[in-house]
Amino acid sequence: MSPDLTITDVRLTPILVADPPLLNTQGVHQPYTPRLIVEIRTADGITGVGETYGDTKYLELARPFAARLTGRRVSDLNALFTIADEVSVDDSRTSSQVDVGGLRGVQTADKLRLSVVSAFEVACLDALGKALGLPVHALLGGKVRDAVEYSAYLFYRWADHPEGVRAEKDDWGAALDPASVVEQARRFKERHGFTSFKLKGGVFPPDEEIAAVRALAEAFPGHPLRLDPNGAWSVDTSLRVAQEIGGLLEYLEDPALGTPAMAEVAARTDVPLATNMCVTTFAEIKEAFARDAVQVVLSDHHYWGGLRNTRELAAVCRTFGVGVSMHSNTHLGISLAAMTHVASTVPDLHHACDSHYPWQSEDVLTERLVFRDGKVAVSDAPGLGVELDRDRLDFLHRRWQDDDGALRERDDAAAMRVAEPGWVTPSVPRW
Ligand SMILES: O=C([O-])C(=O)C[C@H](O)[C@@H](O)C(=O)[O-]
Ligand SMILES: [Mg+2]
Repeated sequence: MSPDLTITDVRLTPILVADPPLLNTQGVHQPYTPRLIVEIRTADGITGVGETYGDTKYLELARPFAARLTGRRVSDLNALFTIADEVSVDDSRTSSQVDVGGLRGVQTADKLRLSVVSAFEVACLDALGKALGLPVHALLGGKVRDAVEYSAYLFYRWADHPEGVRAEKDDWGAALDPASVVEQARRFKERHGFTSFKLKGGVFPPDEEIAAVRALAEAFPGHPLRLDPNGAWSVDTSLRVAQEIGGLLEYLEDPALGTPAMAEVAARTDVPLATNMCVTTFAEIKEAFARDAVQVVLSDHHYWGGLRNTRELAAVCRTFGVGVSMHSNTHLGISLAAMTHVASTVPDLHHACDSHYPWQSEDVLTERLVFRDGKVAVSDAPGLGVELDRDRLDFLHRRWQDDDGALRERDDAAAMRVAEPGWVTPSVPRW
């Protein structure tokens, strides 16, 4: 008998998960960050899971979206986009606001909708795979590799969140200079076997970050390195950095903000430029590719509206001879599993993908995913191959319920003001 794929129930659970004091150009990560866990149940009692951003602006779209799903089938993946178009986005959510959590340029209704769709698409694929006895990668056409390589995502960071702030502790210690960045990289390599390193920059004046990259190159000769200041530099500064350390870098990520500035930098350096800021939607591709502004697009299934759109992006990149890899910000194991499935199906993935996962001490899964030799094995179990730990989910949801609202919206600048009351989000270019 064929399975009944009808959606009978959708459950949305906003949670707050521990996040260390990682620094970026906007400020510092909050001690807890919001995520949304989506569960989709079919008439046969199969449940699929997905995960996305959990700030209110996403929740207020996810709720009406979820209400429209009951009665449809988990195989109706294309319909998710038409359903999303029916969900209205309040103007106050988009008017000239910059997306803080994702650092992906100006917020638009479409970007918000696609981030919500992504979690539902992944949950549908998980349920569909379970119903058919197939792994998600098989639903995407099949894996072309058995393991997906990730890079160590190095951050300047404090040892702890500011005194008096409720937070979970970790044992990483501070990393605020080249020697401690190298030490952090060493521990990433020891713990997870990573051999590519990405340093989140835009935190200190460029010369300090140049020194950190030089120290990494000396400590890990031949290992691919990247530096990502999230658009904090002017064109001239970007070119100076490219000239000084370009030879040490696999690519320079978003040195300057926006396609015109990236195109100017790209025209005057041979160092490949990667982005997760100026090409984050299909609409942004044409100008960036026509101007040869980027050589690698860092996809992110949360941005692009799911795993199938990520593959479509990869096809466009392939057509134009642009490389593709994967961006990440704070996420849990459901999303790592989803990233791994889709990455396993993209033939021309030539760079290790980014993942914040090693920074996340908490998860909603019964078993954490593990990196071996810097890689995550591609699961062949039906669906995503992960299992939700309901007690953990309830615990993290209670933390969200108990919050007075202060942490329910990710705001790195506000988190920084706790330590530095005068802090304002730096204007761009910062250097
Ligand atoms: O590659 C990137 O630009 C990011 O990962 C953006 C993230 O938001 C990251 O900077 C962070 O979480 O601080
Ligand atoms: Mg980036």
